Amino acid sequence: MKIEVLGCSGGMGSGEYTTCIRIDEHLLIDAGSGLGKLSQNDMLAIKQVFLTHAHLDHICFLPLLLDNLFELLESPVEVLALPETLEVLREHIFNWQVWPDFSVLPDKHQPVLCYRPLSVSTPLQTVDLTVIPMPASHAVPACGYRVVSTEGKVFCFSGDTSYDASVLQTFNQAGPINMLMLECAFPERLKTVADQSKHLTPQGLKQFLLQLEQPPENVLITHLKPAFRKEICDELTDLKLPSTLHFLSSGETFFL
Ligand SMILES: Nc1ncnc2c1ncn2[C@@H]1O[C@@H]2COP(=O)(O)O[C@H]2[C@H]1O
Repeated sequence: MKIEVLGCSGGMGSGEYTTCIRIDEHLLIDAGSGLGKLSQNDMLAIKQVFLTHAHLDHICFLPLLLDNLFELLESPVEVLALPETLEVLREHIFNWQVWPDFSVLPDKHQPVLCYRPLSVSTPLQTVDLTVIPMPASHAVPACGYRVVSTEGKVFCFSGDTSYDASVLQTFNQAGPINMLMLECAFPERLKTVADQSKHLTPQGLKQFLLQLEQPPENVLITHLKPAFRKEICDELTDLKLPSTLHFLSSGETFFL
């Protein structure tokens, strides 16, 4: 399984792109501004876009992707997410006012966009991967994803989440993880805003990791807010956690 981090930032700025992870050639998790780095041919190969939630930094390039592919595709791009997330897209994005309703274009019988609702913990089989939505605890309905390759390698992405015992319980029930991508958006001194916006601080991340029954050797830290990147990295390093932490940058690729 090839995991390409097109974007992983919690904000914007030079070299900063918001969440978009490409897995192999056909699948995306989230459609943040990192998606804009793909070539037209790469975009044409995308078959499924799994969304963690409807916040702008995770969906902002989906409308533009569909416009790029409009009239070129033989089969629709599937957009897979929790029903609440799909409802936000229908009502607030693809509503003819913010953007055309690509679920009926260019033709309602052969549209460029096809919505597919997901349920937490219910696996979805793609051609060569199993994708299982994992619970998340965020300011809006949200999920993370567990992606399993045909060889049984497991990539877990927390999505945007705060610490939550039931989220942790599901992670523990799901079994071992080869690669975990976990968010940490704010430093400790901004815990109030982290709690309000339901993100992890270093202490929350520590709590999460230490309670994982089978913590992975390597943890990739994502969704750092650009203004606080150094502060968060320093705080996490000082915690001396048992897993090796890697502070993700947009553009990195991993193989499992
Ligand atoms: N009370 C709040 N609730 C939610 N988001 C907030 C709040 N205050 C500030 N924010 C910011 O709004 C951002 C929306 O996207 P994020 O969840 O990445 O991070 C959030 C915070 O940086």
